[in-house]
Amino acid sequence: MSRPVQVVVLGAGSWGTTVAGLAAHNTPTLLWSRSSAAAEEINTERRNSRYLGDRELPAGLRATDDIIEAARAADVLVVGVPSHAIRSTLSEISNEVRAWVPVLSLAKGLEPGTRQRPTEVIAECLPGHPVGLLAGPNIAREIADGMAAAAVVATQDDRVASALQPLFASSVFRVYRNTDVLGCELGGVLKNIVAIASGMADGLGVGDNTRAMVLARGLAEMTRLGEAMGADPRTFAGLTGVGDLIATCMSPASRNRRVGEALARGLTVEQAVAELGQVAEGVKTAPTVMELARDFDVEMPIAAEVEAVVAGRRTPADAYRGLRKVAPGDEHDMA
Ligand SMILES: NC(=O)c1ccc[n+]([C@@H]2O[C@H](COP(=O)([O-])OP(=O)(O)OC[C@H]3O[C@@H](n4cnc5c(N)ncnc54)[C@H](O)[C@@H]3O)[C@@H](O)[C@H]2O)c1
Ligand SMILES: O=P(O)(O)OC[C@H](O)CO
Repeated sequence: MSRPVQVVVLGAGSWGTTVAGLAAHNTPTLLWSRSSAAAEEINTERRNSRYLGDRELPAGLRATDDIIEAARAADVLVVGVPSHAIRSTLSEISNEVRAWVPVLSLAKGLEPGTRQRPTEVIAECLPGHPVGLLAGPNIAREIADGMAAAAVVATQDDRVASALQPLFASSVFRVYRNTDVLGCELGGVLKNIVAIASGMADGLGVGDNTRAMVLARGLAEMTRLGEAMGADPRTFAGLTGVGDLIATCMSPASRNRRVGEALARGLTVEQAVAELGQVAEGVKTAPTVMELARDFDVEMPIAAEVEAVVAGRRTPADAYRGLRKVAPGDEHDMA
């Protein structure tokens, strides 16, 4: 009889812990935390109080602070650290992960400097492994509370995604497949920047029509850049595109939206991030996205205003005044 698949999740933040909890209902799961206190708390009290409060974690979930032990155990490796930490984390274990072990990214940002997507960084650090991602409208705390949601496993080889789907799925967590890795990954990355704009809008007290404009035109920007980079535009109409955009722009729990709101209250970006105490990928990713927009010659007026606010060159109120000056053209082609 074959033994069950061992899932290993690297990164015991809000989402890494939640995904490890999903997997632990289906198969043995080990969660790596860089904090030995957090690993101890998960093993003894079944909680990760810093990130998930009092929520009880499944009994089958085990945690470790030993990344080498975790890497060696993996039949499936899930990378749940923020984008800027993927390379340094994987460099510690590049010789420890067995050949052919599939690697799934949870991250929704771009690596500063290289502009690489998380799956590209993973492919460089762990060459030869099948690489994909899990993404969608997935606010960690709602999923940890058992509220229904859906996500997408994206891998170039559909057979790999088919094998991974059941490891994370439950009666309230639907897992779809998609072979458009680029489109799914860019959806998760780009929606964070629109969510900062949406949070700024809320903080400035704009109406629902303005919010809808930001979402709809933000989606147009995401799709335009994605298509220019080679993604399937249909992907942006799905869970990892408009689905994740709606969840992140509307949810009071979204960290990117909350950063936007804090900026509209007059906080600096450093103060807004410190107040959050968790990662908001859109802050670091906004300048990189604008570099890509320039390289691919794509107009992204909303992302441009967010980047200017995050860099401290513009106030949120000025950014919204700036957006009002954008000359509207053909809805399908233009800003
Ligand atoms: N929280 C969500 O709802 C959610 C949902 C989907 C995707 N994501 C994405 O998942 C990724 C992780 O987000 P999160 O919400 O778990 O973040 P978090 O801020 O809750 O936790 C981050 C985790 O990464 C660890 N970490 C931070 N810097 C590190 C470093 N330099 N080296 C090693 N470990 C480091 C922290 O200790 C912590 O365990 C992000 O890219 C985020 O966009 C989050
Ligand atoms: O809290 P945020 O803004 O990082 O968003 C979390 C997830 O990406 C929502 O799908």
